[in-house]
Amino acid sequence: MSLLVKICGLSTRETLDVALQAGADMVGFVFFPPSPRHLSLETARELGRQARGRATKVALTVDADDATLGNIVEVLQPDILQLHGKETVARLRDIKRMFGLPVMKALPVETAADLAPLPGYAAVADRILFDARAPKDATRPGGLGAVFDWHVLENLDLKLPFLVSGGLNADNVAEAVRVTRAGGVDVSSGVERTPGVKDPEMICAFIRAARATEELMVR
Ligand SMILES: O=C(O)c1ccccc1N[C@@H]1O[C@H](COP(=O)(O)O)[C@@H](O)[C@H]1O
Repeated sequence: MSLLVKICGLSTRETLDVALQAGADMVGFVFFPPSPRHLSLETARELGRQARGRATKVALTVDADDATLGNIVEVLQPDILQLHGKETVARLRDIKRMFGLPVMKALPVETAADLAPLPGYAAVADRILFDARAPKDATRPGGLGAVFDWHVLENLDLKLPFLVSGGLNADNVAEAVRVTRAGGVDVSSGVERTPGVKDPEMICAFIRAARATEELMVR
């Protein structure tokens, strides 16, 4: 079975090209000013054109208002919106209706209790992304390189496609997929030299390692 591989937080033409050439299925662009990966609308327009038709373009936002989302949609022309804040189920429904795009809701996970809101989100979202819950004093809700206990997802029975993220890298992605049986993986920090600076070798190594797990995925 094939595994969806998403490389997130791309911000330069060069590293976007590496991800596309190496076969990333999804490329993520971050629109959240406190993040070291935050993109200006001008850069987003340029990278959006470069990725068009080559991979699924993902716009990552955190509790963005309608106007901000509208600007992002206009310049990037994303294929899917990744909602990584505290957006409610009703807000997801509104965003889908307003922009006519699929949405991927990120859910912060630390313990099994964090899965309680899942049924509500699963009724509206097109995909779910399970990410490590950020510490209370963190400046952003993701992209911190933090891992969660994948065993929380071990017996998950979710009809919706889901991805796993949080501290993934070329060395641990196989184990994350084995434990969670996720249909996709998402990485940002694990393919960076320093926060916000993607490393071409690490991107290629991650995609290779993720692809190598596909043989293990018998569902
Ligand atoms: O990447 C960011 O800066 C970011 C900012 C705000 C919300 C989410 C963000 N990144 C996403 O977080 C997960 C995990 O990232 P990491 O691999 O642990 O660094 C991933 O989905 C990123 O897309």
